[in-house]
Parts: sequence; structure tokens; C-alpha cells
Amino acid sequence: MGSPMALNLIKVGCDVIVWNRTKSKCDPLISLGAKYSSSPEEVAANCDVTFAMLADPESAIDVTCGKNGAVSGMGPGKGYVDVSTVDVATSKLINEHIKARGALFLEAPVSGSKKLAEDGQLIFLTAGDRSLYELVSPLLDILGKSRFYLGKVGNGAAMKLVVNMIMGSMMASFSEGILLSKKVGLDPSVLVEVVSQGAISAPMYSLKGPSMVKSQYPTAFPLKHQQKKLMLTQDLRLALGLAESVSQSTPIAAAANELYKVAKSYGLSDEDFSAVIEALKAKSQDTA
Ligand SMILES: NC(=O)C1=CN([C@@H]2O[C@H](COP(=O)(O)OP(=O)(O)OC[C@H]3O[C@@H](n4cnc5c(N)ncnc54)[C@H](OP(=O)(O)O)[C@@H]3O)[C@@H](O)[C@H]2O)C=CC1
Ligand SMILES: O=CC(=O)O
Repeated sequence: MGSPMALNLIKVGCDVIVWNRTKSKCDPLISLGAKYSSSPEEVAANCDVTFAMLADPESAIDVTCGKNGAVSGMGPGKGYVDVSTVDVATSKLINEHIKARGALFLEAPVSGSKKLAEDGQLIFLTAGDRSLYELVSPLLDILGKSRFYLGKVGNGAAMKLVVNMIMGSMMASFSEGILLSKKVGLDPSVLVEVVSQGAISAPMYSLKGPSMVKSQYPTAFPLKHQQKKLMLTQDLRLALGLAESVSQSTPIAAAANELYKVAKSYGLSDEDFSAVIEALKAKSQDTA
């Protein structure tokens, strides 16, 4: 997600300095004009505004607050925008560390997949320092199609987790429908078409349904990332934690989460999250 976002900034002529743990992934950006710094600290020291796009809460904290982390390069007049998906507590922790250096902080997780990042069509769910939000709005408008300012730090993270919780449950339910339609002798491709025309139509169903019917799961939002955690399961887990923290019952999301865990155990971590349907196929065979 970070690469296409940086690329879009380079394309419009922004001065971009990049860092990534695996440096080779910066090379295409460097060849297109980005400069490279050897640590998050150096990036932050050399930039007015630093964007972070990291896998999960652990890496977001490490890259910000760890050794040679971005915090060490921050200071008054600078801003830190974390666009990673993290939980509320992580975002608040990062905010505290950035603020302690006299800098501004904005959390800005994104809704949208790799293709939407490439196309500059992300949706930003921001919260934190309003003045930083206003300062970076022109950049967010290059990277995305809409932006929401949601108030105090934590609200952006919470909104992102709620959205992905709904998405995870929707995909699990859609998978059940595809398999049930097939089992009762219907053509699941027709089901996808019917759904696309009605009140429950969703771009996600129209986009992923045709390949799910063919048991293909071209990866857009991976079931997992390199660290062997399920990306969506991570988001569902964080969303369930959020619900728990306010005693909100979320039985549908909890059931969906179990399915994603089964999908992982079937070795589907590298596939798109729509591969959760395979977990249901396997379950049906188990009980046949
Ligand atoms: N993919 C998607 O469709 C969407 C993803 N998101 C969110 O965006 C974020 C990034 O996702 P995505 O780009 O797909 O994930 P990737 O796995 O492709 O990228 C993760 C990034 O985090 C870095 N990273 C991971 N662990 C560490 C660590 N311990 N220290 C330093 N760097 C680390 C990786 O570095 P390295 O290259 O060295 O491994 C890489 O740059 C996640 O929070 C995800 O939930 C949000 C919306 C959509
Ligand atoms: O986080 C994933 C997305 O599609 O949004």
C-alpha cells in the first residue's frame, strides 16, 4: 500500500524521501525520483511531514518509537501521519510519543485495496491534530477520493476497524450464499448477478464474486502478510477487542473471525481474503 501511495506523490512532483525495512522495495521509487534515507529517524528529520504505512500495531510502534524510529527525528513544525491499520491504544501511544517531541500527529487509516491505492481512490479516516489534517489535505486528495475528519485520536482507528469488521462478516456471508446456491443446483454466477442488481449490491461482491465462483482469489487484500498473521483476521481481532472494550456484542463478526482462522489453517494465507470461502467448502466436506 505504501509503494503506490508514494508513487502517486512522486508523479505529481512532490519531494519524496522513502525508507522501508526491506530496502529493495524502495528501488522502483528511487528510480522514479524518490530519495532514500537509511532509517525512519532520518526520514522524519529530513521531511516536514512523514507518512507511515505499516503492517500492524507492533510494526507501527517499532518504526515510530523503536531504535532510530521516526520519533527521534520529529520536532516542532513537523507532522506525522500514520496511515497503517492499528488499534485505538496503539494510535494513542504513537500520538503521545510524537506530541512529546512538540510535533503534530494525525492517524489516517485507509479504506480501499491495492488497486484503489494505485488509482488514488483511497478513503482516509483521519483523527488527531486538525491543523495537520488541513496541511496534508491536498496530499490526501492526491492519494484518495475522500477524507473524513473524525475528531480525537482513536476515532480514525476505531472507524477503520468497524468498517473492516463489517467487510469480514459480509464476505463470510456471501461465501455461504455462493456455496448454498451451488449445493441446491443453482448457478452461483447467476446469484452474483442477482445480488449485484438488488438492495444488497456491493462493489466487493461484484468485484470478487466472479472469481470466487471459479475458486480463484487474486490477492488484493491478503488473508495474511509476510509476518504470517492474517491481515483481515488481524483487523477482525482488533475490532473484536474494540467491541469488548465497550461491552458491545458482535456475535456475527466473532463467527466470521473463526472462519478466517480456519482459512489460515488450510494454508490460504497468501490468497485474497475472499478465499475464506474455501474454509466453508472444507467444513462441508468434513461433515458430509
Ligand atoms: N492491502 C490492502 O488492501 C489494505 C491494507 N491496509 C492496511 O495497510 C497496512 C499495510 O498493508 P499492506 O501494504 O497490504 O501490507 P504489506 O505486508 O504489503 O506491507 C507491510 C509493510 O510493513 C513493513 N513491516 C512489517 N513489519 C515490520 C517491522 N517489524 N518493522 C518494519 N517494517 C515492517 C513491511 O516491510 P517489509 O517490506 O520489509 O516486509 C512493509 O513495508 C496494513 O495496516 C493493512 O491493514 C488498509 C487498506 C487496504
Ligand atoms: O482494509 C482493507 C480494505 O479493503 O479497506
